[in-house]
Amino acid sequence: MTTPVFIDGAAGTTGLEIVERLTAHPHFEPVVLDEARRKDAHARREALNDNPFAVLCLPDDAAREAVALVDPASTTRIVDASSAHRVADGWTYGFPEVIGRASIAEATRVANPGCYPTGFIALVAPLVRAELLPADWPFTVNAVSGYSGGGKALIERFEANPGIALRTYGLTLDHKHLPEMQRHAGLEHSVLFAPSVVPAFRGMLAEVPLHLGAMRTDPRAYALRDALSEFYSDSDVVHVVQEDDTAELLIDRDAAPWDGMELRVFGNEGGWNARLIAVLDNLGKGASGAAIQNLNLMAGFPETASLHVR
Ligand SMILES: NC(=O)C1=CN([C@@H]2O[C@H](COP(=O)(O)OP(=O)(O)OC[C@H]3O[C@@H](n4cnc5c(N)ncnc54)[C@H](OP(=O)(O)O)[C@@H]3O)[C@@H](O)[C@H]2O)C=CC1
Ligand SMILES: CC(=O)N[C@@H](CCC(=O)OP(=O)(O)O)C(=O)O
Repeated sequence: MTTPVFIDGAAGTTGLEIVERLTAHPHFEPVVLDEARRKDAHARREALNDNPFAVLCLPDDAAREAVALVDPASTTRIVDASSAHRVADGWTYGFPEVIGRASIAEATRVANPGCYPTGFIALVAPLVRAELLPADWPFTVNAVSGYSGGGKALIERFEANPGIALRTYGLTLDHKHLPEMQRHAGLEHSVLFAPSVVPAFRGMLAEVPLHLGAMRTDPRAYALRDALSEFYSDSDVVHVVQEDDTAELLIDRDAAPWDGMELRVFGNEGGWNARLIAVLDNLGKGASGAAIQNLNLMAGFPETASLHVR
C-alpha cells in the first residue's frame, strides 16, 4: 500500500525530478495529470483535494492559485517548491536540519527553501544561533548555479546558446531570495547577494566570505568548522568536511542527481579570514531532494528514503 502524492507542475524541471524520486520510492506513488489536463483548474482542484499530499512545482503565481484551490476542510498536506510562501504566516520553512524535524513532521503547509538560500542558511544560521557570527553583520553571498536553476526557460536559453560561458545577474540587488535568507538565518540586515549561472546543467556553490578579524565576536575559521560539524552531526544529508586541504572546487557539466550537501570552511593561517562554501545540487537538496525529504518526515517514513545521498 503506497501513499499518493499529487505533483502540480509535474512537466517542469523540478516536477520531473520529484516524479522520478517518487516512482522509485518504497512508500509513496506520484499522481500526475495528463498533458491535456495538467493546467485545467477543475482537474487540479480535484487532485489537490483528493490526495493526502501535494507538491507544488509551479511559478509563484500558479502556486498561490493552487493553494486557493484547496478547500479549507481538505486534509491535503502541501509542500510548495516555489518562493511564494517561504516567509508567509502559516507556513513551515522546509529545512529540517535548521528548523527541526519535528516541526516538519507535524506541518500541513511546508515551503521548500530556495536553492541558493539552502546553501547560505545552512552555513550561517547555526553560527549566528551559536553567537559565533554577529546577527547584525553585513553578510555577502557569492553563488554559482547550473542553468537548470532557472527552469525550462533558462535551460532552453543555455542549450540554444552554447557560447555563454557565465551569466551574472541579480544586478538590481533585489533578488527574490533575500527575504528568506535574512529571516531564516536570523539576520538583522538583508544580504548582499551576487548570483551567477554557468553552462552546467545542475550543481551549485554558495559562498560566504568573511573578515573574521573585524567581528566583535572574534571567531576563527576552525571554530566555525567545529560548530557546523557539531550542528549537523545527526544528519545523513548535510555533511561538514573536516580538515579541508582541498585546493579547488569544481562543478561538473554532466553531474548525476545528488540530494546531499557538503559544507566546507577554508581559513587563512591564523584563521582570521574565512570562506564558507556550500556545495549542493540546485535540483537536489536545493529543490526536489528537499521536497522528498520533507514528505518523508511529514508521512513518518525514513528521512532519506529514495534520496540520492552518498
Ligand atoms: N529549478 C530549480 O533549480 C529550482 C526551482 N524551484 C522552484 O520550483 C518551481 C518550479 O520551477 P522549475 O521546475 O524550475 O520551473 P519550470 O519552468 O521548469 O516548470 C514549471 C512548470 O509549471 C507549469 N505551470 C505553469 N503554470 C501552471 C499552471 N497554472 N498550472 C499547472 N502547471 C503550470 C509549467 O508548464 P509549461 O511546461 O507549459 O511551461 C512548467 O511545466 C518554481 O517556483 C521555482 O522557483 C525551487 C528551487 C530550485
Ligand atoms: C539560476 C536561476 O535562475 N536560479 C533562480 C532560483 C532557483 C531557485 O532557487 O528557485 P526558487 O526561485 O524557487 O527559489 C533565480 O535566481 O531566480
